[in-house]
Amino acid sequence: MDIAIACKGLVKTFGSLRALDGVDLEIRRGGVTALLGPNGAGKSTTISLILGLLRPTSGEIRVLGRKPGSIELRRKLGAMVQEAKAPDGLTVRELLQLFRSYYPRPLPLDRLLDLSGLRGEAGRRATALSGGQRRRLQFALCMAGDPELILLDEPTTGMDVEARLRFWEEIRALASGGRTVLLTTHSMEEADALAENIHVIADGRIVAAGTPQQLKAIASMPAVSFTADRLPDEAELLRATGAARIERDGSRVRLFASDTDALLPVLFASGWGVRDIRVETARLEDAYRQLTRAADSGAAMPGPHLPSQGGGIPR
Ligand SMILES: Nc1ncnc2c1ncn2[C@@H]1O[C@H](COP(=O)(O)OP(=O)(O)OP(=O)(O)O)[C@@H](O)[C@H]1O
Repeated sequence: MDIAIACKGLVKTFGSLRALDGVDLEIRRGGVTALLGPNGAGKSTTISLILGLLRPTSGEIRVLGRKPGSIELRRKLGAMVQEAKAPDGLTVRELLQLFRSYYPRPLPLDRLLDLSGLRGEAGRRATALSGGQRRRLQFALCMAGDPELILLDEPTTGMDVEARLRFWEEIRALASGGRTVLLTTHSMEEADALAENIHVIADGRIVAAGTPQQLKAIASMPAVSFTADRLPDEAELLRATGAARIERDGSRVRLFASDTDALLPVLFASGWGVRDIRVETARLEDAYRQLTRAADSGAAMPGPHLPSQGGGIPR
């Protein structure tokens, strides 16, 4: 079985709030995948659903071929969630031993201390650790059962630069050893540094997916924006102009294309009443904002605007 996590049409509502609004996600076994998105995008909710801590309002999830939440599945998963609290009174070593005892084939204590860089803190009470050290302890606890699938919800929050770089190295090593890692982050830099595949989530929807190179390429694509008296539907607009992607910003339409010069004559000859044409060069650092803003403004991004792991990602 090639797929580690498959989510289909995942919806999660909290009262009137639609935290997830039809998330489709397919994550292959092995390697690192990032779920990248701004605050409130739905990253933690997705992780909680995958872990079986929450139930979806609708939609389907399969994790390593099973429904979330079973004991057999939990034994194969390691998770670092946000706002985890250490129990009072136990030292780092005791807590790690306790967690190791839950699993049939735990990693050795020394390995966990090395993985987390907490060897010097082994005798300290977990509650006395700094914020960054606590995060590293959570990582060690997440690894206690030698998990096949590792879920990390904003794992480097609170870590200093050195701890973060070291953590990234550990994640890369774990992934190259065959484990599957899904991590959430709002840092483009982190996703870029770690992940072979990135799914960008905004407003409860996956708005783009691809390798870091593909995301950068599409986000750094120049665009032509304009207003128009009348326009065909977006699929036809893409077909007629050969553009890669469409964004709408109020009445302004933005067409992304690697060759904007070729777009201009098409627009002039279109008969759509195109006015106020601007050629825009996107900057690389706008990538993430550009992708997530499209979701905020409700702009449709029809068709396979980015290839996913195995081809187009339909939405
Ligand atoms: N238990 C809950 N009850 C009500 N609303 C919730 C609950 N959990 C999450 N939400 C809301 O769902 C939306 C998505 O939240 P979520 O925590 O998944 O976002 P996130 O992408 O992880 O954000 P952050 O980067 O800030 O952690 C937010 O609007 C949040 O306020």
